[in-house]
Amino acid sequence: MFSALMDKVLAQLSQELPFVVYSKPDERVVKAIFQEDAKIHTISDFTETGFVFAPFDSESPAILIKNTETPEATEYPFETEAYEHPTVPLADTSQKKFHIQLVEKAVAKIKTTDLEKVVLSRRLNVPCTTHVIELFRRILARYPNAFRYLWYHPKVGCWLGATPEILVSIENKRFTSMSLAGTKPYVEGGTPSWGKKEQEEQKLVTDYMKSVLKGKTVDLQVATPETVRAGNLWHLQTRLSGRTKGNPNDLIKALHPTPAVCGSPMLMAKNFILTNENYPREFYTGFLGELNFINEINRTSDKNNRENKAYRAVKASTSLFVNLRCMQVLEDNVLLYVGGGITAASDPIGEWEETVNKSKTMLQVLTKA
Ligand SMILES: C=C(O[C@H]1C=CC=C(C(=O)O)[C@@H]1O)C(=O)O
Repeated sequence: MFSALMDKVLAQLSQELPFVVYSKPDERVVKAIFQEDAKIHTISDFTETGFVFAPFDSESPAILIKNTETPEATEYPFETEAYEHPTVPLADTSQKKFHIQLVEKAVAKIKTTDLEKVVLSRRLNVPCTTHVIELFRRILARYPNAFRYLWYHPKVGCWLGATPEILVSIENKRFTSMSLAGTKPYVEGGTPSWGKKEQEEQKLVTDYMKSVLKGKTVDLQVATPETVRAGNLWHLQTRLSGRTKGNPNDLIKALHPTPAVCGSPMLMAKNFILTNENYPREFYTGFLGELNFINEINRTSDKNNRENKAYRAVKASTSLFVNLRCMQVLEDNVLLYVGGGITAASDPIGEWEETVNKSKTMLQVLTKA
């Protein structure tokens, strides 16, 4: 039962032991992994098994919550909750000047150097004393088509979020991935008309992903871009799929960070971010999810199996999401993270407004229904 699972989460929190609870897009199943000690397990090469929580900067360690057994799973009982769009806290304006100047600096750099795109972000500090379990319950009920999670490690912190972006999902050799870039506010009953800026930004991410996946995959299929909804936003999205040539870790290392969260050329954009954003991203725009899970499927034989014996199939699966629309929970406040892709065609005030709109996804979770 969901409430019994949440009691275990509460016990784990009070004993200061690591755990993760999560639900995949459009699923009503909540899974949980509880670690028995407070050790930090780090990833060395993504061949490990467990739930990975990786930072934006791949020079810093990714953390693993090891699952010795199959994760505990239960259905959650909530109906989808409607919600109000919150007003953005006034203190936000203090960041406006800095963010606009940061975007202007990036646009100037893009126009005069080889830099094509850079994703720039900011962090909002908002007072909050709502319990994390209630915040997680709201996330589950309000963003049913996102990947929703609550992650805790006593030595690292407490994060939760509802992300619309798949980094990569791999089952045996088959994979799917996603290029997500281009944002407009969601309007009930309407459809967005995408301008040149969003289309170019989207194409740049897709082209980059195609180029890094090419040598590592076979049968690479790239769908046509489509409009998808994520809470109070529309995004432009392209699905990529195919089969891996090597191990899943090759794809993970090749894909992160995509220009949806970093930029292009990657190292130049990353350098711009690390030297010009005025705060550390930590796990925002990193990635998280199930790494090399082994699912055993027991099947009874059908009439084609003459010996009429049951057989077992073993499926290895990895299911990773980009850590967007997330927050870090502190004692009496939360830190919300929001960003957007900057190109030569970016309007600095428009880019500021995009981060304001994106902040509503998590601000809404701080508001009662
Ligand atoms: C970096 C973020 O969004 C990325 C993902 C989708 C659309 C984006 C955009 O339109 O700029 C960003 O690339 C964020 O939400 O904090």
